[in-house]
Amino acid sequence: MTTEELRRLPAPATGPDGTERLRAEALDCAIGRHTVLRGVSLSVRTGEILGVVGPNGSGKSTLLRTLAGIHRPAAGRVYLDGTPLDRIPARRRARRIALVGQEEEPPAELRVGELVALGRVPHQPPWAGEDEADRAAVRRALRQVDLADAADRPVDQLSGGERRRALLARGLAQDAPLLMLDEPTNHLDVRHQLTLLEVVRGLGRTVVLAMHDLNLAASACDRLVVLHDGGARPPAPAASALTPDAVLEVFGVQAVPVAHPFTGHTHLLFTPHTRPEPEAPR
Ligand SMILES: Nc1ncnc2c1ncn2[C@@H]1O[C@H](COP(=O)(O)OP(=O)(O)OP(=O)(O)O)[C@@H](O)[C@H]1O
Repeated sequence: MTTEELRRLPAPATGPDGTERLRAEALDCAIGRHTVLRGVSLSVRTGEILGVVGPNGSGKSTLLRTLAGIHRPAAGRVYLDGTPLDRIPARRRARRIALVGQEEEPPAELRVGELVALGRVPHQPPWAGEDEADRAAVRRALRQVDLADAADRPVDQLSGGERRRALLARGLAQDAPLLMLDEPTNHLDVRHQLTLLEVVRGLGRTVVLAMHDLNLAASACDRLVVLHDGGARPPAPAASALTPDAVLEVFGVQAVPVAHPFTGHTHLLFTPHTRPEPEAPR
């Protein structure tokens, strides 16, 4: 990541305005009989970008799918703009929450433009085709992910990163006020990672991002939720969510915060955790 690219990461276009878009109360999330998370309570403010971080298998994808209404919580409830999520019909919910999953495989027979146009379906009356507003939303989303010239390309001929960007474009075209992206920067080269996060911050929407890269998460998100040990720590700004002690406890690695010489932002440098050598017998 060059210093120029780092410098281009802007502040959010719309800061948190204090109202609450999404709330989770005492959620238990289970897959089959396996309880992944217990007692998760959190609130996402309108216009906020909330990051979800945690080690592999800690439940990031499960939490996002539960917050988006794809998974039913085993206990507790999710509220969207004050309404219980399970009371919102699926089509209306899809106009208000867009989720782009981590491992989605788009149908191979589609062209890129057709894939992105799927994001418009919740906005169309049943059996009605797309109108000019839909086509404009698709073109805009393709431009946002740098695939403006790829609308006619078959999806199965895209590279992994291009396919990921096409799926993200479908989520952007859905034009929902709440956007949930699971590992959006996976497979993307560094320029597209930074551009995507810049686009997301410029949307002025409420966004929940699950991310592995702690430095990217810290630079893109207003607050972070750290998943650990079957629970979620309360959302907090990166500086307090990712202290060296917290990183060591949750991820098992040592983190050294350094100030970037040009941006002044704090970055974490990681090294494996080394235990002190036992003293040699005398
Ligand atoms: N279909 C499934 N059946 C059984 N267990 C599952 C299934 N999907 C996920 N799990 C388990 O649920 C737990 C949480 O998985 P999840 O995918 O939510 O974690 P994650 O934090 O997103 O992981 P990663 O960082 O690896 O993407 C893991 O222990 C995982 O093995």
